[in-house]
Amino acid sequence: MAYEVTNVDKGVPIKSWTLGVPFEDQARQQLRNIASLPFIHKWVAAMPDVHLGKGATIGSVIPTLGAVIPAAVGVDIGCGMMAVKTDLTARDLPDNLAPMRSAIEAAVPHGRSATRSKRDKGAWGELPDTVANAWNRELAERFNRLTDKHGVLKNTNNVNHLGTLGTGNHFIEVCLDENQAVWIMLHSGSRGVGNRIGSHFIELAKKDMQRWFINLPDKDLAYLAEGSDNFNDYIEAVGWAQDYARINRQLMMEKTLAAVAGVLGRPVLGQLQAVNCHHNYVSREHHYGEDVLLTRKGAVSAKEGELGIIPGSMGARSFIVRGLGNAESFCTCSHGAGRVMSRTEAKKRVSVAEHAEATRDVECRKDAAVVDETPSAYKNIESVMAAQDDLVEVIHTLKQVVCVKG
Ligand SMILES: Nc1nc2c(ncn2[C@@H]2O[C@H](COP(=O)(O)O)[C@@H](O)[C@H]2O)c(=O)[nH]1
Ligand SMILES: [Mn+2]
Ligand SMILES: [Mn+2]
Repeated sequence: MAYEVTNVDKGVPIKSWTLGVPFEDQARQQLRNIASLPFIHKWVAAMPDVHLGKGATIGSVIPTLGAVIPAAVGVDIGCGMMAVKTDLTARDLPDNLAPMRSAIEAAVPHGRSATRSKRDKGAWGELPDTVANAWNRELAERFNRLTDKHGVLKNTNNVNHLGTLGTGNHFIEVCLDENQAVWIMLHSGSRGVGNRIGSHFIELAKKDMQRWFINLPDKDLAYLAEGSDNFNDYIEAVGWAQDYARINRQLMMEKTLAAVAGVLGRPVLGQLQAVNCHHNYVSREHHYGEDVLLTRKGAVSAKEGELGIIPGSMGARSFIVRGLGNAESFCTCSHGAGRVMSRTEAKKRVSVAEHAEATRDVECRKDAAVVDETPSAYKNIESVMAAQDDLVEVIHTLKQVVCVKG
């Protein structure tokens, strides 16, 4: 048995794939809070990258019946990863990768829009046909329906933000796999509009709890009950934001491939193998005899044969994995290494020189502003992978040579 079972006395059990990896007491308590809710189906699963989150634990899988917890899905709805294998190999890359990093940074708006208002215009209006068609036909109409009922969602930056990376932990990388093939991998979500949707429904859920005099172990576990208007609207909104996030990643991938092609002066084919997976989301799935709402908060679907992406850190290896369909994890794996240190702690404990040393073989930022993202702020990805070898098998191992941080 590759997992530990705890919380057998109260609520549902917690099954944790955390053998050999750090697992903080605060995260364990947060999981117990979730497990005490009356609408959890079977158990809560914790992945090896588990760590404290807001309301619900990052790296957790929460199957619910008749309710959904908006804060468990989080505010970066649909955050996830996309990776494509290109037709390039290491030999096609120049020795000096600085111009490639600059070209990607110029092609994909990143960082805070407030300080980069001129650049952070998004890619709206110049969408590739496939993406533009998906938006025109579906997303606009669905979004208008949402704003008709929830006016607060109207003035979001969704137009400007489509095709932009975001801040901090979001990144774009050029990587080499075990055969020296070049991959492009990126991490981003639903940007400002997803944040507005998430925050709005978290507040509505809290109001519902007050109205119904429901006491919770943590107010961020406020839920929406199936059948209510808010529940129906949330399901519609969260699905919309998940689709937006997926298209956002596709768009940035196309921009990045074009930027790399521009630097190399040759076309780059990025369709050899492609994976685009959410790691903060909710979906309707069937597990242990019930149709549940399955919330993966910092976790990736790993149904049998399904491909996923598990990134390490800006100085460590990342993995393209194939799901083994382990039912006890609700067919899930980790979404990364997971933080082992808060951002504040990382900034206190790690110097810029240490960060530069930890990323010496990567063309990336080495300044004080990215030290909170330094490799030692994350768990050891090799131990995290070992702890979930019954959930996924590794099909490609990637190591970045360029990393653009948000
Ligand atoms: N390959 C890289 N992996 C990274 C980088 N920064 C963070 N990470 C990993 O991604 C997950 C994403 O977690 P999230 O909760 O922020 O969505 C994180 O756990 C790390 O393992 C990077 O620059 N490159
Ligand atoms: Mn995100
Ligand atoms: Mn993420």
